[in-house]
Amino acid sequence: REPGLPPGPPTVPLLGNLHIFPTEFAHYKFTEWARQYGGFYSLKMGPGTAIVLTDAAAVKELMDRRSGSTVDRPAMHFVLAIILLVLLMPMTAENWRTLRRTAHAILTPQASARHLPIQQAEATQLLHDILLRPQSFYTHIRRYSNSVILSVLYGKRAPRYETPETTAFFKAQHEWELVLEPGATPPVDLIPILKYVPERWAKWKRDCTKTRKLQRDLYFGLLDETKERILRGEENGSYMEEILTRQQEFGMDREITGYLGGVLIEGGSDTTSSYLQSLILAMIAYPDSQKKAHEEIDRVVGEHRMPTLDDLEHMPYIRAMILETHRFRPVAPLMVPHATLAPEEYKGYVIPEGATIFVNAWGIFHDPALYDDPESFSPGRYLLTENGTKPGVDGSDLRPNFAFGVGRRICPGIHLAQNSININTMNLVWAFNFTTDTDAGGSPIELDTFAYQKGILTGPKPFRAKITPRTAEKAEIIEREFLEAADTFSKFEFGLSPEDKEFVVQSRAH
Ligand code: HEM
Repeated sequence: REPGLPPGPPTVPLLGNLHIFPTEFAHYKFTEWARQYGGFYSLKMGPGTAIVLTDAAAVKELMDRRSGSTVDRPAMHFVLAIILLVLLMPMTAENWRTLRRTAHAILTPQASARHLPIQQAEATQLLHDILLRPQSFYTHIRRYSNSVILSVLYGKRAPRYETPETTAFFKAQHEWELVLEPGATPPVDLIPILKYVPERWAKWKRDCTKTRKLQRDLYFGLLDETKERILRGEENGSYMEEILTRQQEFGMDREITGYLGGVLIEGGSDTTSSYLQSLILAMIAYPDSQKKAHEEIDRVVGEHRMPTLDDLEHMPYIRAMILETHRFRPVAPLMVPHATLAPEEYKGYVIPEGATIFVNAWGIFHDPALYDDPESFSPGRYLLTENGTKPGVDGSDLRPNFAFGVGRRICPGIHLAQNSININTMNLVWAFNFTTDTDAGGSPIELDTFAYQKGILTGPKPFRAKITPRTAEKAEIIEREFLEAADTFSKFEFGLSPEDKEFVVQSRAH
């Protein structure tokens, strides 16, 4: 460890801390080290340096205030050269600014509000799907979030989990995760000559090419379909229509337009669904919280209608539950790694240019110095203070949207995501009772609230739950609202497969 760097775990020659660098669930180890070395420590990754921030004040100063210099992403050769994705794209890639500018221009709160009708209709289908096949709630949620993002971006929905575009997306995403898995690709950034190994001798290159093809077929296929619809005069207000018609103004060529769509599907699909799965997991594991949420929604919304977004301002407990779900099980526990464009000084230490910065959201959200009993799901903490911190502790370096990232890299889909989260949290609480399922012998199946997927974005592993409608009248309202949403759906039902068409007809037949 060079002099001037913040402290950290002892290093060994050449490797630094690489030999102890966690290969999965890194946020747990990073948090353990934070309790030992403080909220601002360093790791040596061979010759490179990583800084781990587990201190809200340091995050505010370095990531928000000095965002101009901490906005970059770490170099990942194969990601850049073989699979181009903005989520991991360094600032130095010129295209990033164009993508970011366009994403912001089309994802404003006002623009996101225009997509509420389809979000609401899809949320009604989610309730309907759960009503009919409660045991498949996990995949219903995945279908929901994928269909919303496809509708919003390309104006084409996915009525079923098996809809070809949804299947293709999850397949591409699975391959992508395999490619990103530590050890799946050699350290090309440390040993650059590896990038010249011909593809026929390098399985990792063939895997990358395969993934890239799956992604491109999907993203460019959807883009071309949107173009054709515009030509036929069948627009329905999707984001890609707007980009295609303002392509020159945004400075977007075909390549970058295709990738913007891809990146937004990637960013928007499994994040919203992971949040909703964590919410259900937490409500089952903490029935008292579920009961309080039920009581509140019964008081405000009652029995005879479904909730609307306007109801949320009258439901402080449900708002608190939403914040607590982000805190309890953040979708991105280490956010997405940043990197520095210039050296920075902080608290007398140096952060070198090109250092990777991990914002340890998990460690901050689970810090016992900030939160009472941080391992418990306890929405009530957000009724006591704005950021849920213990009364008497200064939590002003945090902010309610902290789970969505920092500085100039803050999640561009935040408004779209918050609308989805708000609508669905209210709907699910209003409609259903969530309890542990029972096994064949009738004994309750224990839930493990730590059984999460590996990866930089994480969500619960599939789990079993018993989900029942709270009253017969609510079940009837869901049926009715689902049928009434048919007009909204039909505007997004272009070029459906025969199976999807059949499903649509059948599901609206009664
Ligand atoms: C529960 C919902 C979501 C959460 C918690 C979430 C969280 C995050 C976080 C933590 C980051 C990294 C920020 C950083 O590096 O500082 C991020 C980036 C990103 N998110 Fe989201 N997100 C959500 C939903 C969405 C949606 C719906 C979309 C698309 C419409 C989206 C698109 C993106 C994109 C494109 C980036 C990369 C931005 C960049 O690198 O400049 N996200 N998100």
